[in-house]
Amino acid sequence: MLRWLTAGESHGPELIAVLEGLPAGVPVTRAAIQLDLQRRRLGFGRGARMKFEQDDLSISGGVRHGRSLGSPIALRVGNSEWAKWSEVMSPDPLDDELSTSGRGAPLTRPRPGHADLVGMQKYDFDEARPILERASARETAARVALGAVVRSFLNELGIHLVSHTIAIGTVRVPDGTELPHPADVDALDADPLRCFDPTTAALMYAEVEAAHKEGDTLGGVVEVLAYGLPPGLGSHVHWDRRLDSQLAGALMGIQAIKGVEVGDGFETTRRRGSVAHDELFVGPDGISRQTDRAGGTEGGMSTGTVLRVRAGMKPIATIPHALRTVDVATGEASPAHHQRSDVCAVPAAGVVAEAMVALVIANSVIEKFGGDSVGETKRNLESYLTHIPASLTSAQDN
Ligand SMILES: Cc1cc2nc3c(=O)[nH]c(=O)nc-3n(C[C@H](O)[C@H](O)[C@H](O)COP(=O)(O)O)c2cc1C
Ligand SMILES: C=C(O[C@@H]1CC(C(=O)O)=C[C@@H](OP(=O)(O)O)[C@H]1O)C(=O)O
Repeated sequence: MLRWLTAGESHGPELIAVLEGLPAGVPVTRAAIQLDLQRRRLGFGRGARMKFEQDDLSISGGVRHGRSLGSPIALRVGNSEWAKWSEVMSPDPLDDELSTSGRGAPLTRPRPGHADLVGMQKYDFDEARPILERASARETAARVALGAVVRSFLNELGIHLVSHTIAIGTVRVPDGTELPHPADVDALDADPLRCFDPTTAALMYAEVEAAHKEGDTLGGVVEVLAYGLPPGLGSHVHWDRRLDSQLAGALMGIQAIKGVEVGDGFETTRRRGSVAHDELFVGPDGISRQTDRAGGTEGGMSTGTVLRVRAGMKPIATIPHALRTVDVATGEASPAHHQRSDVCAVPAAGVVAEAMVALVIANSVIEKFGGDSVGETKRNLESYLTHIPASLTSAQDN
């Protein structure tokens, strides 16, 4: 089993991520992790903070000479802006005399749609700072760092992931548009909206610019594709072992994600059964499907076709055209606090979603194939594939 945790606040000194259970021998380099961290920072519509802040990555354990040791991997993503926040976010008790500027002005006007109000109620704080610091999606940098590590493990096994933006607000990539392959990652990353369809991308740019001008924000939908999965990851035997349930939980665990679809998802609910499923045919390479409506899972198990999952992100809650709220210090109606924010973080959410899907798949691979070294995992996977009876062998369409 893979276990992983993250710690750290948005304006704290650093984020910490620990990954336990990764086999030995996986290539792990700072350069590869840094590349994914950089991909997460990009994106048309992100706020000023993304431009000046840097992710200062170091590997504190579990890796030697560019390979995992099989011991827990510890990563540190330092925050280059820490010096500016060291008093506001100091872990040490503060001098009672310290001025408001040192502590930071209390944030008493909770933002509707963010964690502020309910977090203050639950954790007994009279202002939002102690809540928003951890609710902030800054934390996703730690998950993306972990995702880069497990993605390297999956690549060793021939499993490759790619993500793209399929909707921003009401602008959507038309159904039936060609899907990207892992080889298209560079082209996707070169587009700050990470959209694979240039015609739709142009409309998306206009949409983000319009929202920005009007002091508003946008959400959207991202899709993650995983190529090269063997059949049989996950299981039908218990709800929490289903691959699709784990994927949904992991994607819903990203800040602001409010919906997940596997394959054609909700569209499938509008179809009749006769055109909702993927029929089976026999060909020279074995049993194959000519459609992929299910998105690569049946019965909570990977089918061996391309895994296709979507995550829907709500619009950013910190809105320049501030929403109405209540100042909890005075009880008066008031506009919600706003200093700066992203207009749209959907492209970044795609990179985070890739990391979450990679973590779920890597966990399922380790559960099914085990292995203390990546070579052993690979041998176990190959043995499993060669022992599937010929009459049940399915043709890989990836
Ligand atoms: C990559 C990314 C960037 C985000 N940037 C912002 C932001 O700038 N301002 C904001 O209010 N929310 C932002 N969010 C969303 C909030 O973190 C999220 O709405 C908040 O934590 C409350 O959680 P919930 O939306 O799941 O209820 C971002 C989310 C992601 C994934
Ligand atoms: C820092 C990151 O995202 C932040 C996520 C976030 C939020 O509320 O989720 C709010 C913004 O921070 P601030 O309120 O300080 O401007 C984003 O910049 C990041 O992704 O690295």
